[in-house]
Amino acid sequence: MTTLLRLHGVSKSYGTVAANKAIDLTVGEASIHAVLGENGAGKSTLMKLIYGVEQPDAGRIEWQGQEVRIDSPAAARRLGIGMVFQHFSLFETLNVVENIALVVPGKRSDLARRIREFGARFGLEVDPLALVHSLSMGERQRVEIIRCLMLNPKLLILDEPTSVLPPQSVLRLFETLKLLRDEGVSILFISHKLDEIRAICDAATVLRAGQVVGGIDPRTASSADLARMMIGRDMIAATPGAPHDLGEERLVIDALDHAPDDPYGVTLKGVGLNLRAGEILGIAGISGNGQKELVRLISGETRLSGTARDKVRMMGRPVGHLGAAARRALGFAFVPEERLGRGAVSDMSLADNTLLTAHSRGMVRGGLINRARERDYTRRCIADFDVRTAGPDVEAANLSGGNLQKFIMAREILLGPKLLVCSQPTWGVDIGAALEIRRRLVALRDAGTAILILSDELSELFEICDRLQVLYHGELSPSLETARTNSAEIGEYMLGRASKEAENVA
Ligand SMILES: Nc1ncnc2c1ncn2[C@@H]1O[C@H](COP(=O)(O)OP(=O)(O)OP(=O)(O)O)[C@@H](O)[C@H]1O
Repeated sequence: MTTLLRLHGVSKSYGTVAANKAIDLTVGEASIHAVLGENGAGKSTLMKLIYGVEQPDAGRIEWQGQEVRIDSPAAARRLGIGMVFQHFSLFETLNVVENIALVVPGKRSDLARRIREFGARFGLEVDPLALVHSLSMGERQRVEIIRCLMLNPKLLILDEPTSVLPPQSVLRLFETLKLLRDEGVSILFISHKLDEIRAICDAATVLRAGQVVGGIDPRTASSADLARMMIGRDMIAATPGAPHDLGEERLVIDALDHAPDDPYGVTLKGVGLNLRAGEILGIAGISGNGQKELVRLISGETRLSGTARDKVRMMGRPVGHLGAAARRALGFAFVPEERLGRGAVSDMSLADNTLLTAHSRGMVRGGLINRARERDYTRRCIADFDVRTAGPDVEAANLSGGNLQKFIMAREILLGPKLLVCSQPTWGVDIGAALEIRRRLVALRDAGTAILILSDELSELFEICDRLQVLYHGELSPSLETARTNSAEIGEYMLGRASKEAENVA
């Protein structure tokens, strides 16, 4: 194997946190190399050092046998290193081709044509003229990947590339990655999904608490081997939920038609659902089929006027016209898909982020913030959900992706809401923490909360939901009991075939 990239004793600290400690890593040419580890193990930091976003405090980097200093992403790109980030780096107010033109030279019309070609060739279809803010997370990721590929990289770094992709696109992406490898491109692949690593990677390096704990051949290792190496002990199995009684209606959407203001948005057609206390309803579907529009109507970000206000009811009251705060006052809690920006404010401390949604827990009296309560609640979130961070004063942006997600889930779950709506509850979370989050959701349901989950991961929905509905082209399928359906049937709805068959029969 010819070596493409070699790291010797690379270290990086943030203040007192040693994110990477004396890392040695060798990536061969034409290899798909996994880097795995728990949330906060130091994977993203390591990738930022290789891509020149951050500089190492110590150690050396060799690229094709030469020692190099990669002092900026531009320098990395000149060497032939491309990276797709976990938190996307696109400008929301620009369209796809304008974003790509920022790093890829060429005339707009040529770029637009090449974007379409790449999309068709690699299963990464996206409209070059669409504004980024109107795109789903999955579509944004496609743009990021296309942008990297258009620079013909020798090494492509993908930080959790599959977490926002529907199952079909994951398979296509894997085909793309294998094709790239066969053409001589190496890939550094971060994922928490051990099956994926076993399916496409030919080498793996495991990090624990900032250090390399070893290499393992993912083609021959089992998922349990990988997990054991990652967390240093065996995984505990999930406990199935107990049978439970249903209570009152907590969220009702009644044959709602809604055309969003955004010209690239998805129009919702006759959407109906009914969620009661003590059950978990899952919304399956490929991203970009109206999930964003549906969630905004539920969260209060989009409001309805006139008689349409009665079409969304929470805790028995029409809420279509109410804003987010008024809905929260009724016992509604919400975990959005976008962690930074919507779920948390990146340059605010965790304690202040707690205040954003948990202020009603005695944290504000007579207009004054009770800092002791705010910190208490924040500490409880950190301890209860094993958020790996120094404490309540740390800025949200300084948490690793998975740890920020755990924090936001903790903040909302500890509110003890009557109704909880979560988008992608375990996105970016390591397998141990994902299991714990699912267990907490089931326990919350058993305690009487009504829970709505939108997830791209069918296996997750099957594991914890009592019922499923599928969103396709802005329409919601009938409710299907999880115990009486299967992934093939849900897959047919996801591709819009099931409803067509039903129409044909009718
Ligand atoms: N800019 C920063 N300032 C302070 N601490 C940071 C910063 N970036 C990362 N850290 C800390 O460094 C450690 C490693 O974080 P990193 O993001 O590399 O982990 P990760 O393995 O990628 O985790 P995840 O799987 O959750 O994405 C964590 O303890 C994190 O809190």
